[in-house]
Amino acid sequence: MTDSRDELAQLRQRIDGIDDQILELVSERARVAEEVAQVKAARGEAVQVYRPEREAEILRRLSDANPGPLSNEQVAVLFREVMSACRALQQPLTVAFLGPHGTFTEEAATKHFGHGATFSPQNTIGSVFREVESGSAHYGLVPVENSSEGVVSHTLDRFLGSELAIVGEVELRIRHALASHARALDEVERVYSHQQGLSQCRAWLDVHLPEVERLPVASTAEAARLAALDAKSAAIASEAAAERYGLPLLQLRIEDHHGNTTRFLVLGYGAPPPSGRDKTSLVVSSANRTGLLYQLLEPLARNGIDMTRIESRPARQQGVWEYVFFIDVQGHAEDEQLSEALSEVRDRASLFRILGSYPRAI
Ligand SMILES: O=C(O)C(=O)C[C@]1(C(=O)O)C=C[C@@H](O)C=C1
Repeated sequence: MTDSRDELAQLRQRIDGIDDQILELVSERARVAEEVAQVKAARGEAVQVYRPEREAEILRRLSDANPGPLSNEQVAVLFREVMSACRALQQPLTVAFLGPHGTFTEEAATKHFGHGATFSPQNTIGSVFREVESGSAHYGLVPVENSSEGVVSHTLDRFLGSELAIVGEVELRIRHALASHARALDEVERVYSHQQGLSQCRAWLDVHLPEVERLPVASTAEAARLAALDAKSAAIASEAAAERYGLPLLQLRIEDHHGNTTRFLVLGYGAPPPSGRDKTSLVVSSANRTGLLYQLLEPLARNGIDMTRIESRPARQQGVWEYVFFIDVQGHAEDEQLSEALSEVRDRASLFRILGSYPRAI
C-alpha cells in the first residue's frame, strides 16, 4: 500500500516537472509568434494573421513525427489549441458559423480554429456569408456536404453571388445521439432534428421508433432545445448539444453509417499559397450544348488532374435549364499542371471562377 502510494507520488512529481517544461516551451513559442507578428507588420502588407497553409504544414509535420502513445488526432487537437492561443496573441479572430450554439458547424469551427477565436452564431448560411462579406467576421464556417446525404445546396448556390473565397476545409465525424427526458424509447412520441439528422438516422428510426413522428427543424441544436421542453419529445443531435440543453442521452451513435462525416468550408478573403497537399474548388458553366460537360472536363483528364467532386446546380440567372458545375480537384491552382489545365477550362467556359485553393482537411 505504502509502496504504491510512494510510486504514485513520484509519478505525479514527474508529471509536475514535465508540465513545467511544457509551460516554459509553450510560453517561448508564444513569444516567437509575437515576433512573427512584428515581422509581418514591419513588411507593411495587410497583415494576414491566420495562415492556413502554415498551420497545415505544422500539423502534418507533427503527425509524421508523432512517437505515440497519443493518436495523430489527439496531437492535432493539442497543437491546434497552441496555435489558436498564439494566433489570438497576434489578433483575436472572429468566426461566424451556422448556429445556434451546439450545432455540428460550431464543433467544426472549434476543431479548426481552437478556443482562441471568438465564435459568432448565425441563423442561416446566407448570414454567415454576409458577416464575412461585411467585415463583421474574419472567417465563416458552413457545411457543404455529408458522406451519406450529399450536398448542402444552399452553400453552393450562395457562392454564385459572392466574392468570398474558400480558404480551408474541415471534416468532422458526425455522431448522433438520441437525447430526451423520456426514461425509455417507448415513452417518446416525437423526434426533432435537422432534416439531415433525420435522414442520417433513418434506418435506426425505422427499427427503433417506427411509429414516432419525425419533425424537421432548423438545426440539431434547435431540436435539442425543443426536446428539452417536454418529456415525450426526443432530439437527434450531438452529445454537446444535448449537454447544452440539459438533455439526458437515451442512446448513443444512432447514425446509420458509422463513417458518417460532414465536410465544412472556411470562407474568407485572400488566397493561401500552396501547402503541399491542397484542393481547388471551382465553378464553371458553358452555353447549353451537346458534350458540354465533356468539353469542360477534358483538359482536367488530359492533364492527369484528380477530380474529387462534381455537383451540378441550376444557373438561376442564366437560361431556365442551364447549369453550373461545382468541381473540386486535387492540387493548388498555382501548381504548374493544374494551372495549365485550368486555363484551358477557362477558355472553353462562359462562366469560370476559382473559389479557392486551400489545404486539404487534417
Ligand atoms: O507562422 C505564422 O505566420 C504565424 O503567425 C505563427 C502561427 C503559429 O502559431 O505557428 C500562428 C498563426 C498562423 O495561422 C500560423 C502559424
